[in-house]
Amino acid sequence: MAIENTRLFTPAAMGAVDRAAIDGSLSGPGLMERAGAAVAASALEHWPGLKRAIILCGPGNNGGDGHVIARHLARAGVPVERFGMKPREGTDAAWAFESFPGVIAALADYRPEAGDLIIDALFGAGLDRAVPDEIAKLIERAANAGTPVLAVDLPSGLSGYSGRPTGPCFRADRTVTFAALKTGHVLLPGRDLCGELEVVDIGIPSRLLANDDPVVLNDPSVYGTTSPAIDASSHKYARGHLVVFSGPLISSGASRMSAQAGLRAGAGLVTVASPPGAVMAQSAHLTAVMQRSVGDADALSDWLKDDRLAAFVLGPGFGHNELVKDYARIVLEAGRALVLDADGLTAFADTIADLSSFDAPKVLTPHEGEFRRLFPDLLDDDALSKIDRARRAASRVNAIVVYKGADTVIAAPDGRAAINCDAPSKLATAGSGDVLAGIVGASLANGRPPFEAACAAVALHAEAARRAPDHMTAEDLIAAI
Ligand SMILES: NC(=O)C1=CN([C@@H]2O[C@H](COP(=O)(O)OP(=O)(O)OC[C@H]3O[C@@H](n4cnc5c(N)ncnc54)[C@H](O)[C@@H]3O)[C@@H](O)[C@H]2O)[C@@H](O)CC1
Ligand SMILES: Nc1ncnc2c1ncn2[C@@H]1O[C@H](COP(=O)(O)OP(=O)(O)O)[C@@H](O)[C@H]1O
Ligand SMILES: [K+]
Repeated sequence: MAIENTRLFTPAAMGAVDRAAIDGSLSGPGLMERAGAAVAASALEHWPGLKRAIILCGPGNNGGDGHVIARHLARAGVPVERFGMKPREGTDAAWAFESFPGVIAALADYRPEAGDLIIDALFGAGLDRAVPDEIAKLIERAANAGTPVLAVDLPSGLSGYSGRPTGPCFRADRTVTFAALKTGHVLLPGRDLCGELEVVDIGIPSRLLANDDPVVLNDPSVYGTTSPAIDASSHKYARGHLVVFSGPLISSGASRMSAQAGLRAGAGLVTVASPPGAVMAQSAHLTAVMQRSVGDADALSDWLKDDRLAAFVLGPGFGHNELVKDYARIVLEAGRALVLDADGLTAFADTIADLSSFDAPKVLTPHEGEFRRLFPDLLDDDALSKIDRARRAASRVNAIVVYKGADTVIAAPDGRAAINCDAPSKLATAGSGDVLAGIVGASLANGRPPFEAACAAVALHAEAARRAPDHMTAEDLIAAI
């Protein structure tokens, strides 16, 4: 998706923008006219052989767009049929209908035919509950017939806020939305249900799109570059010393992957801190990555007198171990940056908020299962989107939260949030999370602020995965960084 404005809007925020535009110099029908014209143009461009445009019109402004689309397509010579309902009197949608009056058949009467294109203008930003039964049945008939769907603003049935369906929902081949993306377009499963996304300019001035809810797509406007700048005066310590804690012998491979990923991602030097029982095994595997035997809290405290140790990764393969809490506390008390992942998160299940008192940079990288263990109440709250879950978690722990998945959300305690949408699904392989933890660690060791560090790391992880072979393992992913 090529989108210039990387800010994301909730439907409520977009509604406020629409109202501000209309209170200013723009008229509601003017916006609707441009929205409808753009959707009609998209239908003609992407379905040049369409035999019949089936325009499903709802009662609100989304339906209003549908009436404008009907007029434009009919004028272009496309057979058009409208199903749905008439708009309420006196609304912008009523203006749209009056601009092209005609028959609106009942939704129950629509029978899919070959060559149909469904243009779904039933509900957009105003959807607030499950669609009624007659629409649910129509969605099913269209899906069974394989009729292509072009959605206006959002596929009907999809929450533009959470990206979750409120019940039965159209699966669109293409969605044309207006002015900016809504959060529901990029969060899963919304992103899949929208198909190809197209954002069109309907004349809303960009100054009105200055959203005070700071949610953006994860891109260089957030983090700058994915690789740290290196100049002639750089030396390895200037690029930062990263430490990754190893677990016991049996699970020591995970820390190695984090460490190797950290070195590739641009930490100046990386040391694996191993319990004595794992030192031999690690030595057999490590080359550029260094090693140190660290068996207890005293050994760690002693080592931390070296103020060049910049960032720590704790958790991958670490095991369910009481040392996690001690190590985390000691690192944070010493003011060093900490990435908590995997077993490092699980150890804190009920006590994660205790970390909020430390000011040192902290990045938590939970996947869905770990998020549930740490923040079950946030996951059970159906009213919250993944973005708001991540933001609340970040504010509770006073940490950056990287809530992983194909729609990874990076959130900061101050409310900033970024969504990464371009990670390929081949990342669903054992160890790819360990690799991410190492990249985040490197990014922190480089001295970036923690939110930017996490955003850069998530982007680099995705970029490496796109470059790696199709059937990659986590080792291939490291090689592709
Ligand atoms: N000026 C504007 O505000 C613009 C709005 N536009 C269009 O307007 C849409 C938003 O319009 P509206 O706010 O009127 O909202 P919608 O047209 O999405 O739906 C609103 C109506 O549907 C009802 N409704 C919601 N969920 C329902 C359900 N599950 N079952 C039955 N009824 C349900 C609501 O009570 C309300 O009456 C956007 O998605 C976009 O397509 C565009 O025309 C561009 C400009
Ligand atoms: N289907 C997918 N599409 C894109 N990214 C994915 C997908 N599945 C997993 N990922 C990413 O891969 C990484 C997996 O991390 P994690 O679940 O901790 O795996 P592991 O524990 O095996 O290392 C995360 O960064 C996650 O965002
Ligand atoms: K729609």
